[in-house]
Amino acid sequence: MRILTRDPEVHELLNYAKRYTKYQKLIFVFAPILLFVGILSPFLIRYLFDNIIAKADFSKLPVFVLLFIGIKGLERLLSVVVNYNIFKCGNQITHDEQVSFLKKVLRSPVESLAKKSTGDMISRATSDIPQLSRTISSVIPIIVLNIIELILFGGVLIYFSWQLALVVFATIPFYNFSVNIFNKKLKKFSTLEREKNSQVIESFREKIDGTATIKNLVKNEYFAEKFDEKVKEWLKVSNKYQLVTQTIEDFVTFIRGISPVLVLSFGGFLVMKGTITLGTLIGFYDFMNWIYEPIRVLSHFLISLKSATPVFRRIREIHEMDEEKSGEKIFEGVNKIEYKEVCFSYDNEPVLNGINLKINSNERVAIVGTSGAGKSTLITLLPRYFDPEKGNVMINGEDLRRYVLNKLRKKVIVVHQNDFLFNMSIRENIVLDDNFSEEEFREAIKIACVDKFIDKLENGYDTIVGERGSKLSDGQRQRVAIARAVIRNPKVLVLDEATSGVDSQTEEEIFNNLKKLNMTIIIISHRLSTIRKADRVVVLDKGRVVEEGTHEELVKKGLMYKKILESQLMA
Ligand SMILES: Nc1ncnc2c1ncn2[C@@H]1O[C@H](COP(=O)(O)OP(=O)(O)OP(=O)(O)O)[C@@H](O)[C@H]1O
Repeated sequence: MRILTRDPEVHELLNYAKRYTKYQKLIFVFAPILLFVGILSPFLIRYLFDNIIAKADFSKLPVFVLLFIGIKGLERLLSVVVNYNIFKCGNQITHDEQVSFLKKVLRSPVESLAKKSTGDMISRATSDIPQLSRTISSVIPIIVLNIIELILFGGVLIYFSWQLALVVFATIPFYNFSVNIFNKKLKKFSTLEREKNSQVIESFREKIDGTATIKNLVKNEYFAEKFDEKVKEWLKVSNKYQLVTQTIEDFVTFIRGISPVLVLSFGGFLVMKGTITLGTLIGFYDFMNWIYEPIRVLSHFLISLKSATPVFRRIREIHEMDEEKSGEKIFEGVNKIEYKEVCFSYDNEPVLNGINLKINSNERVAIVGTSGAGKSTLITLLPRYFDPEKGNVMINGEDLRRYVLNKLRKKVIVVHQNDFLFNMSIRENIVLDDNFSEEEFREAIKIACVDKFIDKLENGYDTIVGERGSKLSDGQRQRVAIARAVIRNPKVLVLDEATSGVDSQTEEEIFNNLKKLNMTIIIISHRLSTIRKADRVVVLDKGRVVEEGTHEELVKKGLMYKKILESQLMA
């Protein structure tokens, strides 16, 4: 490959492609046979002319015709086997890459994922991966086979006339040159095309997600125009990319076009000098087109490889993303949660500024504060969606980072206001393929009051909830999410506005049920009825704990808590 390109990224891509040669065994077996069978045709035709037609020996004709048909049939059959296997290998690579891509994404920290848009991720998984797989599935067989062809045909040309062969070989570097002079532009536009493509997908996804809001505000035209702008940007770059690739292809064709003139001119001179015969020149001229085929295929492939390197880079970026770090300590019970001088920022914007807070085992704590005070951020540190910048979040005196992450998350569960429901049945959404008995299931749905609305649904617990749970009301969705958490019997249950869509009577019932459970409960809520149920209220302001105590104590103090109640909760 080094004779074709010195591009380090292409070499990296080829090294990467090697891991998939395991899917290419059949290609490597049958492709050389196909090559050999393909070369037989001109020899057979020469035999037809020299030994059958010229000698008028037509008795051999029926056998010859049958043999020729047989060989052509075999050639096509082999072509089906080889091309089908290239295609199958491409699909297999797409499958392997897409699955490992998702696994990698699920192992990555929320922080890293937040920096990438959903559209960009979708574009990488559904567009970049198949494109790269197509290149990878055929790259090694095509390079190997065409280099063999090149050497084979080169040998035949030298056999005819080494002087004319030199003329043909002298044109070969121009192919590489033509690809290399456009190299920068090729990569630039290929990279840009991918970026713009993901922006189109992201923009489309956003409009589909926001359809209800767009319709509500009658902003169809406005958002269609915004999308139109994105598509136009992609179109502009994509056209330039096509122009560059087409220019390279035609430059290659141009060199191929002038080669016969060079060979015929120099060959004519050699014939006149008596160095070669006219027959040799005609034979050479006839055969030289054969050698241009592997050259054309290799140059074309070099263009595809160079275009694939930015795509490869985009996929490698995901493979190289950080993974969540886990400790080794086994998480057991919870006696005490402690935030010690905890500081946290989003993009250098401080949100938590030295939080000190202790929560005891089985305590029910309500966290209250003005909007943006940092309540949700505070609790996202508990299952380690984020880690603090300074200070420690500890359970039983151990920093959370020291615990086995998955074990910690199984025991510290956060239920959000809009927790995600999958497009499966209610039962599947709650159980999520874990091993729970029917009794445990019944218990969980009773605690979360899911049983209160289940009779209204046609298929009961087997009702499919639709995309993101769209077939349920807000309050119903929230109750399913609470049941999903409760069935896992966590040691710490955090409810972040998790009952905001539930009516107050049902909410009261849910909290009474939860109170009977042996777990620490942290509630973030704006509802006074909910907050009052807590053993202790913690008031947060500008990323600091400013007050702590029971509802009655804090009301009596008449400070921040009282103000919040007056301005917000009572409203
Ligand atoms: N992922 C994020 N990236 C950047 N900034 C964020 C992110 N999440 C929250 N913030 C910012 O951090 C601050 C605290 O947000 P947080 O959601 O913790 O507040 P909150 O007290 O729960 O608010 P609310 O009661 O409105 O839900 C806000 O200023 C918010 O804009």
